[in-house]
Amino acid sequence: MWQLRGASRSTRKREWQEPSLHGSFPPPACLEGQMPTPIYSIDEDEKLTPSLEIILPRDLADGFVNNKRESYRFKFQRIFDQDAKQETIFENIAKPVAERVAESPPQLGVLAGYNGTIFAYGQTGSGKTFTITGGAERYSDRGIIPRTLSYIFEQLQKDSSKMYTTHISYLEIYNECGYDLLDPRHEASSLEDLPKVTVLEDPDQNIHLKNLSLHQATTEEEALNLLFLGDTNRMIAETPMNQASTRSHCIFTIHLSSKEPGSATVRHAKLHLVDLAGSERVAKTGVGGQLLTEAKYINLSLHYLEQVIIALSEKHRAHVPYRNSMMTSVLRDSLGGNCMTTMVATLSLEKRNIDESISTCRFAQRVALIKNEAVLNEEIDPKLMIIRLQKEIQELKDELAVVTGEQRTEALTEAELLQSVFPGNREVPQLTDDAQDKEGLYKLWRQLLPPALLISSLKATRSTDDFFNTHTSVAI
Ligand SMILES: Nc1ncnc2c1ncn2[C@@H]1O[C@H](COP(=O)(O)OP(=O)(O)OP(=O)(O)O)[C@@H](O)[C@H]1O
Repeated sequence: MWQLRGASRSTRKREWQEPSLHGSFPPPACLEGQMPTPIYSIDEDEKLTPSLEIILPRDLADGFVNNKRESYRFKFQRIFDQDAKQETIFENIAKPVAERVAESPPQLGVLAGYNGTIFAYGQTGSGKTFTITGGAERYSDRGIIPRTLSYIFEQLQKDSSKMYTTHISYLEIYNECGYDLLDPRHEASSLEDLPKVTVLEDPDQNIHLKNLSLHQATTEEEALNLLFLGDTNRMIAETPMNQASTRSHCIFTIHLSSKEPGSATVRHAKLHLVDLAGSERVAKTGVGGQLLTEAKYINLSLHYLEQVIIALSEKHRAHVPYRNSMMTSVLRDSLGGNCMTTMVATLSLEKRNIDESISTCRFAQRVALIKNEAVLNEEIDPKLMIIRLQKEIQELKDELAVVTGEQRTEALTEAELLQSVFPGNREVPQLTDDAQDKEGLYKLWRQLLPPALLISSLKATRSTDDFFNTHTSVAI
């Protein structure tokens, strides 16, 4: 299959490695009937940002007066032709996102505590699943997910200076409903009977996914087994464009936590590896029934994704419509947030797919305009903070007992606790009436404490706090 994979990346505060060009481009495919054949060429002179030129000769059948554009040029960070090896794709696309240490210029990878996302976008049958998951026939065909898992576990083994924990989640969004691909009930139950994954948003606009399970993986093998389990549960169907077309968006997430022994600071990073469902011109493929319903949902959610990308790429746009679809809600951080995001655009070079290929390239150009800001995700280990706060409470109780001569038995007030968290001259705010309820207290403390401290403080004082009980789902 003629195929091209282009990669564009959105960044801020980062300099990118000089992009390189991989492989040479094939000569134009043979003429089909009388229709003009598009010519794809890569500009090799533009070393810094290789560009792809698509020349679409005018079709005489459209008449002599024809103002249709003949040439399209798109710039990408990297361009790979259909002969590019999966190994090359991994080295150039996924490894920089996973990497711990960066050479020059610095790379801020998932292993170093930064969030990352790689998503494949393109029309149906253009090679997204092949790129993200890989082909089933040969070992060398394995794609970004298995190679990234292998690389991450290899790096973890090499680094004895930290303690690492790895968890996996695998989400499927099918017809705008979320499903846990690692739910063991998948095999025995029909899709309608499975619990749906729902999106929750906390006051800080962090997204949490209810009913999505997290599975610890201590070895590469365990992680791969989870990938295979999830893949067997994916919605796949034969369509006119692809014998095994993925009918859903799938997000495979590697959650990585690291901590130095004895330190209370924990780093959390997430790597989303996303295989989007492919856009499909239903008028062209002529699908009906279930396939048509699926195609409508797929096209609609890709339309919402486009709306988000357009809003993000326009400066001074106040509102970004993330909430329009589940996929954009879940990928909120990856699109214009705290994340290093790489998009892989997959194209089919067949003549009949030229319009879709041009629109995929246009979409990729817009994505490249988005500025993300990846920050180090560090927080204080809540368990250690609870222990520290409990110790402080006890010390304060003992001090009070010395001053008053009485052994204090009742719990400390919130104000006293705040004082224990902010010792010294820092002014302790008075708790107002609205702060007496949990939400008020939460807001007040939110202004004062970093998030991790806040969680541990609240948990330390209010063991049955409803707020946190309802937010124990997966933070995505
Ligand atoms: N680079 C490649 N080398 C060899 N075969 C490929 C390559 N890319 C795709 N294919 C093959 O082309 C077919 C379609 O690819 P794939 O299923 O990855 O497309 P897709 O974009 O994920 O489609 P859909 O959106 O319908 O799920 C598959 O049989 C796949 O193995």
